[in-house]
Amino acid sequence: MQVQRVVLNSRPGKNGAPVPENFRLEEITLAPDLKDGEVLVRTLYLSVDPYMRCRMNEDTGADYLTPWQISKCVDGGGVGLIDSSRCNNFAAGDVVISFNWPWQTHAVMTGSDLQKVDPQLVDGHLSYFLGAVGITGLTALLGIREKGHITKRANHTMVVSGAAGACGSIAGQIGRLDGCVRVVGICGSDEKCKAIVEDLGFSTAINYHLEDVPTRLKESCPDGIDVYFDNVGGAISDAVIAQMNNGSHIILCGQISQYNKDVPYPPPLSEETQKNLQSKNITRERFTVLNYMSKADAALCELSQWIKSGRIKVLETVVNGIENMGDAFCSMMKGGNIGKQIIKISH
Ligand SMILES: NC(=O)C1=CN([C@@H]2O[C@H](COP(=O)(O)OP(=O)(O)OC[C@H]3O[C@@H](n4cnc5c(N)ncnc54)[C@H](OP(=O)(O)O)[C@@H]3O)[C@@H](O)[C@H]2O)C=CC1
Ligand SMILES: CCCCCC(=O)/C=C/[C@H]1[C@H](O)CC(=O)[C@@H]1CCCCCCC(=O)O
Repeated sequence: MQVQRVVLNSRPGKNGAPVPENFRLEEITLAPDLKDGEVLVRTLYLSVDPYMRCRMNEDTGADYLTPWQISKCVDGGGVGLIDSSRCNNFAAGDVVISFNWPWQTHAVMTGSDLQKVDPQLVDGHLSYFLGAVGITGLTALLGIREKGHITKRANHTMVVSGAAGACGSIAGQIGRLDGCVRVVGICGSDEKCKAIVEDLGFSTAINYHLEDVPTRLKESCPDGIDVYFDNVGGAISDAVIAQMNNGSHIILCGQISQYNKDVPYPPPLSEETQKNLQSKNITRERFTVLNYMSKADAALCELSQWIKSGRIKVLETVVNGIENMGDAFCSMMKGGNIGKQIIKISH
């Protein structure tokens, strides 16, 4: 069987933006015979995510992330169908997901690397398993519940950076559902600002490329900021932290503005921001969703119900074709996506 796959062609270097040429498309022949415990899968959708920038380096800087190897098939989140099976846990037609799905149109995988999922959870929108009813939805929900300390009826104001992205767009909606009276989103274009306010119900949106973030935060958060869902770090986060209230909380989700730089994770803060954190007793604990997977099943049910009832809206940017994986990844890293960036591989 002839299949297409994407391999790592070159590394961008620790300092520098990734380019599509860092990836290469190949055609290979896949032996159709399976060993005991193996399955043949057909890839439906693949995910590109910011943490993958770290996997492009020889040393990822995180113990839970392995580096991709030059000329070897790249992998990440994926969803697909079992075509044929020699593993007792799976039968042809099952829908399965994995964190380590090869960027390949079909693949032979070991059953233990796969998890069977119920398409009813997503009303048949199988790509949601990579986003709103998958890791990014869990990150938003569990990040808020574990680190946000939102109190109903306390009139909390929440700010979300990277607000139109996969995690941010869900986090803002959960902040509202969990009782914040005001949810302000910061993102990178007028189109994104319009989407998060008009489609997702954020109170206000700030375009950080065109507007003065401190001034707009002052206007939009007259009672200060109680909860900050931080996806980006850098100057945007410095500006938010400067306006946070005493005893407020940061959900340290990610720091994408620093991922193309040779700095540790989380990147060091300026002296002024550190002083702000200390003097105002602001909590800022590292959050990694993988550490809370015992709570995943209940959280996925909650997300599924919210989406089915229309209380959470899901935004996606879908690109077609495995040949566009590299372009889609680089575009997402530069803000080309609204909602979750998905690549559709087959019907
Ligand atoms: N802690 C955890 O367990 C997890 C953490 N994460 C983190 O959450 C964050 C969001 O991930 P995800 O939702 O998948 O990705 P997104 O869908 O949000 O895509 C990335 C977005 O980042 C924004 N961005 C890129 N560069 C910059 C910059 N220099 N300054 C400000 N914004 C920038 C872009 O939007 P714009 O146009 O607005 O600039 C882009 O669309 C990442 O930091 C990621 O590492 C994700 C999953 C789990
Ligand atoms: C070092 C920078 C980390 C930035 C934070 C971040 O984006 C974390 C993302 C992980 C999150 O906890 C859930 C995930 O899906 C992300 C990691 C996925 C791990 C897959 C393991 C792949 C491998 O190395 O084999």
